[in-house]
Amino acid sequence: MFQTTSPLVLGSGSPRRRELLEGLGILFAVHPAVDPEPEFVTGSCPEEHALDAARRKAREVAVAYPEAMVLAADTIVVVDGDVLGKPENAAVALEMLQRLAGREHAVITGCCLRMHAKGYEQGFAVRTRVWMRDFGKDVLTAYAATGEPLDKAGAYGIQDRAGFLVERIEGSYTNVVGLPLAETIKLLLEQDIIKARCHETYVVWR
Ligand SMILES: Cc1cn([C@H]2C[C@H](O)[C@@H](COP(=O)(O)OP(=O)(O)OP(=O)(O)O)O2)c(=O)[nH]c1=O
Repeated sequence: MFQTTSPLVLGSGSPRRRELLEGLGILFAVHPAVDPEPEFVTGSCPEEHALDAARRKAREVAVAYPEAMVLAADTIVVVDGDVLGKPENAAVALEMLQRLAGREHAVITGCCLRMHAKGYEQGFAVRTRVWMRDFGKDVLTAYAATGEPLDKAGAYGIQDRAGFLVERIEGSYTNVVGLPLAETIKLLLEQDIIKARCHETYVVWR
């Protein structure tokens, strides 16, 4: 339903971000940033932190594609002023999940769109409130053992098996998955990187 009208690079290795954009028919190259993400400084603003991390990714990748628009993002889970990143193993995943169970936390995604040659850069951060049910240690241990938490901030993926853990959310669902689509698509349209396309061409493989 969209068509890419100007070169776009997704500066992210996240399969979720790729799938969210691909699902809308948007074409882009993928070039993940490799520089280490900044450490969260306790007491600092989580939105600023996520935005800063997204900016760094976008700036790193934009140098390699100076004429293209680069989109990068960073998703963090915030509870009691602490930021939960990706767990190193199942034991750490279980600890994170136990911390989130039975209460509210926030998922914040910072996004940055940058074109090096034009010196263009625009960023924003989106917050979603998430309430997780407490299913107890056995259930959380079983989920941690699936391996799914390992590449996800806060040790869960709302879009996969962990969907049942989430009682409700307030705010953007795609923001939790890793890319707030309403805000991202608005910016891509404004910058003439994509445009709406009424007539889809369907290819049927037999
Ligand atoms: C909370 C949550 C996070 N996540 C994922 C989204 C992100 O991929 C990941 C957070 O890590 P990020 O550092 O934001 O992204 P990434 O390392 O996967 O990719 P890159 O740095 O190359 O852009 O957690 C989910 O898939 N589902 C969820 O419900």
